[in-house]
Amino acid sequence: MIEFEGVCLSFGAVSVFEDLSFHADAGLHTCLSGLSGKGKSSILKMVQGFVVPEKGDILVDGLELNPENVKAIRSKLAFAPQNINLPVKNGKELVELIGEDLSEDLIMRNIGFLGLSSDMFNRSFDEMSGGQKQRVVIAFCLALPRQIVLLDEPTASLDDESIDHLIRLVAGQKGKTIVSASHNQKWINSADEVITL
Ligand SMILES: Nc1ncnc2c1ncn2[C@@H]1O[C@H](COP(=O)(O)OP(=O)(O)OP(=O)(O)O)[C@@H](O)[C@H]1O
Repeated sequence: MIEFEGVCLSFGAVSVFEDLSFHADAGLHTCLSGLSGKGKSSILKMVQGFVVPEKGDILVDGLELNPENVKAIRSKLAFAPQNINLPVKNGKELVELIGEDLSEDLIMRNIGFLGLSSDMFNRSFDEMSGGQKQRVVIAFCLALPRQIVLLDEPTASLDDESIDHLIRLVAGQKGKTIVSASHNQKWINSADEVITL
C-alpha cells in the first residue's frame, strides 16, 4: 500500500500540491489521472524519493519515506518512465545491468503478451520505435520480483491494440500493486481505482 498524507509540494513559485492525501491499495491498479501539469509524474517521483515534499508523510508498505528508509523502499519498486534512456544496448544487457534474480522466460512471456516478437529481447534499443521500447521496458518491470510497479504514461506511445494488450497484462498481475499516471481514458477505465488530480 502507498499512502500520502497532507503532502505539500512546490517547485519555486509553482505550487503543485497544497494538501494531498490519498492511498493506493496493495494488490490493485490505481491510476493517477488529470490534465497535463497536474502533478502525476511528480507523485511517482516522490514515491521513489527523487522529489521530496516540503510537508506531509509518504508511507510505502508501512515504511515512512525518509532518508533512512529510502533504499529499502526503492528495493520494493519497479519504475517504467515515460521517456526511456537506457545505459545499455539491448534487453540482454539490461538483464545483466539489473543483476537481480530476473526470469528471462517471464520477460519473454510478457514481451509476447504485449504483441512483440521475441527477437525484441536482443534487438538494439536504438533500432526500436518509442512504443516498442516502452513495451519492452514495461515487460521487464512486470517481470522483476518487486511488489510495487510504477508506470508513467504507459500508453503514451501505444496504438489502441497495444493498449488492449497492456491492459490485459496488467490485469493479470495478481498480488502486485500497480500505480500508473495517465490521461488515456481507456487506460483509466481499466484501473481498479482512479485518483483524479
Ligand atoms: N524539476 C522541476 N522543476 C520545476 N518545475 C517542475 C519540475 N518538475 C515538474 N515541475 C512542474 O510541476 C508541475 C507538475 O509536473 P508533472 O510533470 O508532475 O505533471 P504531470 O501531471 O505528470 O504532467 P504530464 O501529464 O504533462 O506529464 C508542472 O507545472 C511542472 O512544470
